[in-house]
Amino acid sequence: MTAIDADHIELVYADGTAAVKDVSLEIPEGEFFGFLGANGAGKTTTIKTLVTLLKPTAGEITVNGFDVETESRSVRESIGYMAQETSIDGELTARENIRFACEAYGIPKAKREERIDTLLDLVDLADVAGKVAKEFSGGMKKRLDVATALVHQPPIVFLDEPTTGLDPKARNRLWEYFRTINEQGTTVFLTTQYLEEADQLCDRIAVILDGEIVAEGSPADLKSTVGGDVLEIALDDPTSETRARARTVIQESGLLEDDTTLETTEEGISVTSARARQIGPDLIVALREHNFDVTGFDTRSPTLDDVFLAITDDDGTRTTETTAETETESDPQSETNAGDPDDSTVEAER
Ligand SMILES: Nc1ncnc2c1ncn2[C@@H]1O[C@H](COP(=O)(O)OP(=O)(O)OP(=O)(O)O)[C@@H](O)[C@H]1O
Repeated sequence: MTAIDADHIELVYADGTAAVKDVSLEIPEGEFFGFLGANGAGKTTTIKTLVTLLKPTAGEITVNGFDVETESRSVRESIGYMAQETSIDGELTARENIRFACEAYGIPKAKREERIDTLLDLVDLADVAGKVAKEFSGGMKKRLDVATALVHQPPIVFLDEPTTGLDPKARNRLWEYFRTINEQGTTVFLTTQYLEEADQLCDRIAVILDGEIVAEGSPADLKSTVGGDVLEIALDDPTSETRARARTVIQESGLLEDDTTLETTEEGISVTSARARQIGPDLIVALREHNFDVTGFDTRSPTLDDVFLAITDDDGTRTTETTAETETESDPQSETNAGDPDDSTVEAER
């Protein structure tokens, strides 16, 4: 069965911002689905329409077979939703927070304590169950948040940027946990700004840019859009003339394969290729032999920016907008707070 079916949805905020434009999604039961996009791309707005918090301006949505508009209560009862903002109460202990969620979801009293213990174990907070949540680290709070979203054992879980702002260790623990619930059969809808996260977890990914889906496929499909790893070469005195000469040296090195793309960057040249890691050292040697002063080089995996660039290069129309979006990525929090749809969209709200 299809777990989430969104058909040509649109959402225009009261101030005229078209945050979601003609988005369609069909997510089968049991899938781990990633919704990837930069700050402001439209991820939160989309997720809020799916979980019945915002009414789409156009389009139809069913979740678990229920219509979000006419059967919103059934939708809400059959899903778990972890918002970007924490929903836990800092004054309550971990156990009390989960107990409160059990009460809210109407879990029968006889089952509550066992359910709470299972969840505390699953999110690895059993040892600190009696501590008040305000003393927890960011990662612990997020894990507690997930536990509270899952007390009613929903078949579908929506996670809105669950790991933004966490350190790698805390992030890895959450990933482990998401994998476990998905392996147990839960359909997961995850939004993220990080290609690596989507790559680690998701069966399938859709990339959203300015409210529209611009790419969809498995992580491998998306990476192949980029065409491999990226070797960034920095040159001393990277005038356009120096960079053009370096580019020629690289092109004539005999080391490049058909899949290679060369781009001129501010510091020098970037080389994208499935074999970037292997050919990197030889390219540097070739440049030095031609008297270029290479001041740095670094081979990295493709990022969300690279995927966007690869996508936008194809149709050539979005490059400027993409740059503007990705520049804001370093401060996710400020954008999140400023753009919370709950604050200002009376018309769009249910
Ligand atoms: N309440 C609102 N009123 C008007 N415009 C809004 C509102 N909330 C969000 N927007 C705008 O809608 C667009 C999509 O925002 P949205 O929060 O859905 O993006 P996002 O991909 O989830 O980004 P983030 O990572 O910051 O949460 C942005 O241009 C944003 O500024």
